Amino acid sequence: MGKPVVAVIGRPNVGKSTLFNVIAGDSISIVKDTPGVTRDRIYADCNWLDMNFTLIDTGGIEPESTDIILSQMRQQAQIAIDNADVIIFMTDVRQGLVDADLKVADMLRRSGKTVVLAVNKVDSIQKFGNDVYEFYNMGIGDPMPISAASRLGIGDLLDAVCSHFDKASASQDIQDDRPKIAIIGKPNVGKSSIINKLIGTSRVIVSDIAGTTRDAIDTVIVHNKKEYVFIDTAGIRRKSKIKEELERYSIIRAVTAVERADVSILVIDALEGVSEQDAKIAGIAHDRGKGVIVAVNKWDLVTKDNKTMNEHLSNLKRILSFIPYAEYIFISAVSGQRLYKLFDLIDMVVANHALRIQTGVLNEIISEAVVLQQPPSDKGKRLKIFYSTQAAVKPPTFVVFVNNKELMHFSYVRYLENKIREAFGFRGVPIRFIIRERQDK
Ligand SMILES: Nc1nc2c(ncn2[C@@H]2O[C@H](COP(=O)(O)OP(=O)(O)OP(=O)(O)O)[C@@H](O)[C@H]2O)c(=O)[nH]1
Ligand SMILES: Nc1nc2c(ncn2[C@@H]2O[C@H](COP(=O)(O)OP(=O)(O)OP(=O)(O)O)[C@@H](O)[C@H]2O)c(=O)[nH]1
Repeated sequence: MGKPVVAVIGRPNVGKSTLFNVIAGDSISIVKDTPGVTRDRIYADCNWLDMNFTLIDTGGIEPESTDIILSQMRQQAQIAIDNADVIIFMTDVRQGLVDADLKVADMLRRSGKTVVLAVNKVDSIQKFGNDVYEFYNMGIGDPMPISAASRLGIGDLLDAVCSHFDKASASQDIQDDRPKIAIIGKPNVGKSSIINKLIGTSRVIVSDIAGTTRDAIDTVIVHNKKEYVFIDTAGIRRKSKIKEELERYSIIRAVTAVERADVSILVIDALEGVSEQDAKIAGIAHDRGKGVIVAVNKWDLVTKDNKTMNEHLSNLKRILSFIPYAEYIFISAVSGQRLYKLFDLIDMVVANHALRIQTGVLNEIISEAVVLQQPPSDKGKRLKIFYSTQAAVKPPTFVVFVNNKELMHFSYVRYLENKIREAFGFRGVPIRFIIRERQDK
């Protein structure tokens, strides 16, 4: 099951960015070599002690008038309720407790979500300690005094946050081998239409895994007597009016939904082609080692001749060149064209994601590859590959033991990857390599 998701919410200027940076440290970036993925502060992969979690920032609030702040805070809180396992509600001891905090606290209480209440800017307990008590009035538990700027109380805060993870993951421990699919993509590409069309003609059953709140927003669709779990489909249907917010929301959704999925279906609008936002979202699935299917939707709107599909395909592949393994399908949610082929693709990609290659066969393929193309050398020293083994699935991860790591070029890893793909396929899924050094024998 996926990593827990923690969301930070709170009024403007309470110190959310500061806290985010303290917790996330340098890990705010998405993988650096993924083009089109900029460093922005929407989410970060974090860890505390031996716990890994995803921290999300539900977005800034424009401090215009109190009315607007309240409605934006509600929206922020709703995003957190929909997506997070634990919410850090941040307040500011110097601004004190304000009405909007109380209203949002009510909303959180009703949602039943786990909330950790942080009171920031308590730079000195002596000076501000007493002012913290008033935050008990929010009725969402013990306020924890912190100072994000001087890094005080952060450990206790994270301990409190992580103490809630066990319960969440324990209830998810139930063995569930149904394929899990996240439908992701920027606003308006047709995500809801696809899910609605699939729901409309298939049998839908209510998720039978009790426990986590997020299961309630998954949709189980039965196709050919087999169950498929479409993750976080409620998030798809949620609409917002503000464009920036929509885009931010589609990233937050992608990060949280992809985390729990085996395969992501990246939906692209056939008429618009691939935008930077699409590439960003694709990067999220790639980053997390999930299978990727690119579904080019609204294919009914494209005027076509017999070359059109290939032209589109090569264009898309060029722009999404950092996920060369992705599978493509051209569909229409409106006419239903090829929509059922999606299930075959999902089956294939899910199987590949969990595919395990026997060590003997793997080493044969690598030895052959080494014979066909000599490994690189540097200053008279040549790379030697001793042995390889598949260490993990989901995604398939190969450990390659070599004499000297420095000699293993990126391009040679790519070459080995291609050879492995030629032999075993792995269509639709990323492959990872871990290069290890071992003394020559
Ligand atoms: N004294 C004090 N100031 C702090 C602390 N944490 C943050 N600040 C200051 O509070 C101000 C707001 O901090 P940000 O982290 O930008 O707050 P934010 O909640 O992200 O604000 P928005 O982006 O407007 O939502 C900055 O000037 C910070 O330096 C703290 O622990 N103590
Ligand atoms: N012609 C055509 N229109 C489509 C197709 N799929 C979706 N649309 C239309 O595109 C618009 C957006 O579709 P939605 O399903 O709401 O898109 P979405 O990706 O869920 O949008 P957000 O909820 O904003 O993220 C709607 O007007 C749909 O009717 C398609 O295959 N063909």
